[in-house]
Parts: sequence; structure tokens; C-alpha cells
Amino acid sequence: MAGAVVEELVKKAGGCAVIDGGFATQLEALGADINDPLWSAACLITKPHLIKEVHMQYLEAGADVIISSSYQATIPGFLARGLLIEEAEGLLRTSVQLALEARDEFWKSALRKSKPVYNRALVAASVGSYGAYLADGSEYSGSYGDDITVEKLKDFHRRRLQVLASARPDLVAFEAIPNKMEAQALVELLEEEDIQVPSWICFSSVDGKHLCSGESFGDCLQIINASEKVAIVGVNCTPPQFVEGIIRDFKKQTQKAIAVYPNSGEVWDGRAKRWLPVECFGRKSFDVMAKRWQEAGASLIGGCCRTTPSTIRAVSKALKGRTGHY
Ligand SMILES: C[S+](C)CC[C@H](N)C(=O)O
Ligand SMILES: N[C@@H](CCS)C(=O)O
Ligand SMILES: [Zn+2]
Repeated sequence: MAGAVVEELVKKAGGCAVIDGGFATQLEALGADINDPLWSAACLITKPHLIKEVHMQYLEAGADVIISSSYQATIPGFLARGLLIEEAEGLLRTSVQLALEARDEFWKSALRKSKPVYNRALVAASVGSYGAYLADGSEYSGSYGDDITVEKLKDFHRRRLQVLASARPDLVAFEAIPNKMEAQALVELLEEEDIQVPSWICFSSVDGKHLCSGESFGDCLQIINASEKVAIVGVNCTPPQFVEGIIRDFKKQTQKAIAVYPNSGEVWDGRAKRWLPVECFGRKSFDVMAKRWQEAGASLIGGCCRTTPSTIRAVSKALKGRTGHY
């Protein structure tokens, strides 16, 4: 049962599991150049050791779930880079393997410590939206053009999903899904391919009331509620000030576990490919907000773009009273 893995994770974490923070953000902080059509996935080709280092840093910070480097790793993206299909599929598997290796090494060393303060983390294989692949900012608009259909979206996601699932992650994380058509396509694909790895589907929102496309969360939740393959729903890469309201809204419309991992509130300029600073409006700090998200009913909490291991360390401390859990 998809839900059992999640229930166990949340229980072991003491009621609320900690997700890692901005992966690409931390890769950049370690010196990677991700100004690339493949964005952070370019490092699967050029700097795999940095990928593992980022995973280690988030584990150290107290993450109970780490998300693989495959957000913008797509077969067409790698083919456009001149790779062969076998090489592209190999890199997808590598993204999961690097996260599994980091998790296993970290766990082994945590067990050796006389007073372990960590849980054995789970690895979620990231699947970014079609908009992420387009690399035109459409993961924040949900506008895929008039020609796109559910069938085309399923075909876009199919092989990558098969390959990632075959690499044996603990979860599959569909991230920053901006419109209802893509949610529908993912739910259908999970059934058609009979994917056995429990999934989460997280949406992006720019107004806190709707998906980025302007469509209703409720309509998407109805689609997702009908699927046993999806264990977790939520939002990511969404401004943090909207998250408490979104959790309360979701709580009324789904029984599934809720995951939230917002960005810092800065706004992505898809054309200039840079983050625009957020205007100061007296926001509370991320860890203080995380406590409110837990009280509102989120079971998994972390950060997305422009959050860092220090954000996650503070979140872990706020939610568990310490970095890890005995
Ligand atoms: C989550 S966004 C900042 C990822 C990057 C975007 N898809 C791009 O390629 O420009
Ligand atoms: N897991 C990805 C999500 C980008 S929106 C990252 O943190 O880079
Ligand atoms: Zn993000």
C-alpha cells in the first residue's frame, strides 16, 4: 500500500517528516554552473560528486527525505545534448543511485555514533514538470500552448518514469506541477504503467489560491484522491506566505498526507533565468512558519528553491526540537 511507507516515515519522524531544501540552490552554492537547458541535471554529466555532496549536507541538516537530482533530467534533454538514449537512461538511474549511496553512507555512519539523532532517510526520485523541460518559465505559468494534450504529456513522462522507478527509489516526487492537465496525465500514467513506488504530486502556485495555471486545487485533488498510487499531495516552489492557507484548504479536500516545501519567496524570472529579490513585508522566519504548517496539518515539510541546509537545520529543530530523532 502506497500510504504505509509514508505513515511509517512520518511516525518515525515523530509526527512530521523533514524534506530537504533547494537542491539546485545548494549545488550553485558549492560552485556548480547550472545556467544550462538541463539546469541542475547538467551536473549529472559534469559534476556528479557535487550532487552527492549536496545530498550529504541535507542529511546532516536533518532531512528525513532527500530528493534526487532528476528534476530537469529528461531523455529529450539529454539527447539534445548529444547523448545516446542508453546514456540518457543511465544518467537517470545515476541520479537515484547517487541519492541512495549518500543515504546509505550517511546512515551507516549515523549508526556508528553512540547517540544517533537521525532517521534512516528515504530517497524520492524527482520528476519535474513538462514546463521544467521547456525551460521557459512555464512551470510557473502552466501555459503549455494549445497543442498539448494529456496523451502528449503522458508520452513525455512515460519512459523517464519507468527508468526512475526501476532504479528503486523509496518514493517518486512529481514536483512543481503547474496545471490540471499534467496532474491528470500523471495519475493516468501511474496506473497505466502500474508504478509500484509510492508517489507524491506537488503543485506550484503563485497566488496561494490556485495552481500556477489559475485552475482550482480542488479539481486536481479530486483527480488525485481517486488514485491509490499517490500517497502524498502538496505544494512546492511556492511563496511561503501562502502555504498555511493552502494546507487548510487541502485538509478539507483530501485524506492524503500533505507535503509542503515552499521556496524562499523570491520570484523566478524565466526569461532572464534569475531569481528576483522579494520585497520585504515583515515575513516570519521559515522555521517559525514551518511550525505553523505542522499545526495546520502538513505531515512532510521542507524547502525548495533558495532554501539551504541551514534552513532545513532550523526547520528540523523547530519541528523535532533537535536535528534528528532518536
Ligand atoms: C524551478 S525553476 C527555477 C527551474 C529552472 C527552469 N526550468 C529553467 O530551466 O530555466
Ligand atoms: N528538487 C528541485 C526542485 C526545483 S523547483 C530542486 O530543489 O532543485
Ligand atoms: Zn523550486
